[in-house]
Amino acid sequence: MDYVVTTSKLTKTFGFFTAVNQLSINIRPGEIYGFLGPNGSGKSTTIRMLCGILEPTSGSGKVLGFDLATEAEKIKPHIGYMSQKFSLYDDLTVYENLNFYAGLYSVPWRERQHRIQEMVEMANLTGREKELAANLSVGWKQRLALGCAIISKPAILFLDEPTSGISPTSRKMFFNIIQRLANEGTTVMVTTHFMDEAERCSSIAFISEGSLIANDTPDNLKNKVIEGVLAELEIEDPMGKLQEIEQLPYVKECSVHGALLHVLLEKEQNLVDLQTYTKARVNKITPSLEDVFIALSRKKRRVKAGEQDIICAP
Ligand SMILES: Nc1ncnc2c1ncn2[C@@H]1O[C@H](COP(=O)(O)OP(=O)(O)OP(=O)(O)O)[C@@H](O)[C@H]1O
Repeated sequence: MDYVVTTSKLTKTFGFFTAVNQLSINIRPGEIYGFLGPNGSGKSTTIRMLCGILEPTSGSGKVLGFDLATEAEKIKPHIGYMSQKFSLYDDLTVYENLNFYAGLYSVPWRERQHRIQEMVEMANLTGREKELAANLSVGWKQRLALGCAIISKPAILFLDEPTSGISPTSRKMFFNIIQRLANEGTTVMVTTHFMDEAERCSSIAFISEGSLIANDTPDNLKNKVIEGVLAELEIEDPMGKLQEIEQLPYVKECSVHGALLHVLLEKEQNLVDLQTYTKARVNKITPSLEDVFIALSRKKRRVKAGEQDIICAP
């Protein structure tokens, strides 16, 4: 298998602080690779190393066959990168922004108008080409920024929390575009805090404190990470009852999900035990990625992660 991205024990330290710790990952062509983890866990630092912007401290890695340590400059022309603070020029129009990035990425003259037109259509900005970027809402700006990032048809696209701060409708629209790009062959690595987006990824890597702690498909993660029977408890004042429920001998974990509690039980029989104890409605449920995320975060806090703790695809 020729991986588009491959890293082995990739590490980045800032002084005495290790931001990315011996990270080994592989990304297949055409994948949407979700990169998840709590704030400050090292996602952006990893992406910046993969884009050739930041030099690794140790370990190794290749993007599109180019070595991160020795060929970083060769990586840049082949990738698209959109950071949280995407760089649009507010005083340029939609068209001018796209034209500027087409020039920056050396899109050949004869293809340029056609590519700009394609990006305008992709971003749903037809008719607004002459509008200043400053006047666009955040959702439109973000789609324009995506257009700028992919105007050169990069083989791989790195998206660092592209959908933070935009409406659910715009988020959905944005992810539909990402899915279309992946279907057409672009490899996408995306960081997100939204579980509905993570659900649409073909693979997920979960990192915490710079270390990889899980890497698999969303379905496999749900099956492997959640050990026990997950139940939804419809109880009054879920926040107030959390600690009491957590201390029941057959309860492994408990967390608040809106107006409900999600309770991880030892075994099937405990559904009745919980119902008898609380006198509330107990429903057995299939774990969501949010449950997986919570379970992984707790696991990381409990166990000092070593190789044996990584939950990975075989
Ligand atoms: N240039 C730097 N110098 C020192 N520390 C840094 C530098 N860049 C990042 N860090 C630290 O490295 C850690 C990882 O940061 P990073 O931005 O990679 O996390 P993240 O997972 O992307 O977080 P978020 O989800 O909040 O964007 C943080 O503690 C951050 O403060």
